[in-house]
Amino acid sequence: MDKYKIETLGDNHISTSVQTPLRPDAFEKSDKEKIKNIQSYFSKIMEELGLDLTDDSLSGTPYRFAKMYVEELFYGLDPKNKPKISVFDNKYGYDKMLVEQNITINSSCEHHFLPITGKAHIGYIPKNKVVGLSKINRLVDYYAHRPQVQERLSLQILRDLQNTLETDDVIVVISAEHLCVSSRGIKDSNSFTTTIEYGGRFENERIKSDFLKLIGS
Ligand SMILES: Nc1nc2c(ncn2[C@@H]2O[C@H](COP(=O)(O)OP(=O)(O)OP(=O)(O)O)[C@@H](O)[C@H]2O)c(=O)[nH]1
Ligand SMILES: [Zn+2]
Repeated sequence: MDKYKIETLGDNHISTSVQTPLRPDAFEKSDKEKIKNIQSYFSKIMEELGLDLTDDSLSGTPYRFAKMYVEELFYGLDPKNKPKISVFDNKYGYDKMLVEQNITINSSCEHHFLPITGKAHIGYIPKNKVVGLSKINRLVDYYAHRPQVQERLSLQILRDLQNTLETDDVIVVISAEHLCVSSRGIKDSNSFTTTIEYGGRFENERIKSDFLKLIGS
């Protein structure tokens, strides 16, 4: 099958190794039901920590926590929340690099469920299609709002854009701080992590280095 013709619904268009591991019944329950259950489980965690849930500052926390998980931090797990990415014909015949820089990354590490915060820089060289600029930011936001590892986040964005734009000529750089490294464990607050994933013409050293110069790397 032509890889560019695959439906871009959910993760179905990207190879299994790059997909977020989900249970087959991941979306059988409604968001409301998930919030109700997580609220109850999180109350138990708080109680186990010895917290008094009758305190008026703590009593609403299990609900706030559950709502935050389902609706705010992890809405990118559910394909129904995937933004519609509008693409247009490349009428102008623009065939040089387009770079979208400093895209905010707010994600969560899947090993510790702590924040990953940073920036993504994305470049592509259009063939027949161009994309609405803000849609690149929206796509990054969607894939970031899942429990993630940075390598997989980079690849999910790359593969999606390659399919949407019908070209391999895409590059994704992410630099991010992982709170699991900076605020617990080794507690190294100076280090950050950079990933770089690309395909097509970005394999060419000169083109890749033009991109890296543009983003100031
Ligand atoms: N490759 C990769 N590793 C990550 C990412 N986020 C967190 N990690 C690492 O995942 C690893 C989990 O290692 P474990 O040894 O199982 O967990 P841990 O005992 O909490 O490890 P420490 O953080 O070293 O205390 C840690 O080294 C984390 O730094 C990521 O995006 N990519
Ligand atoms: Zn972590």
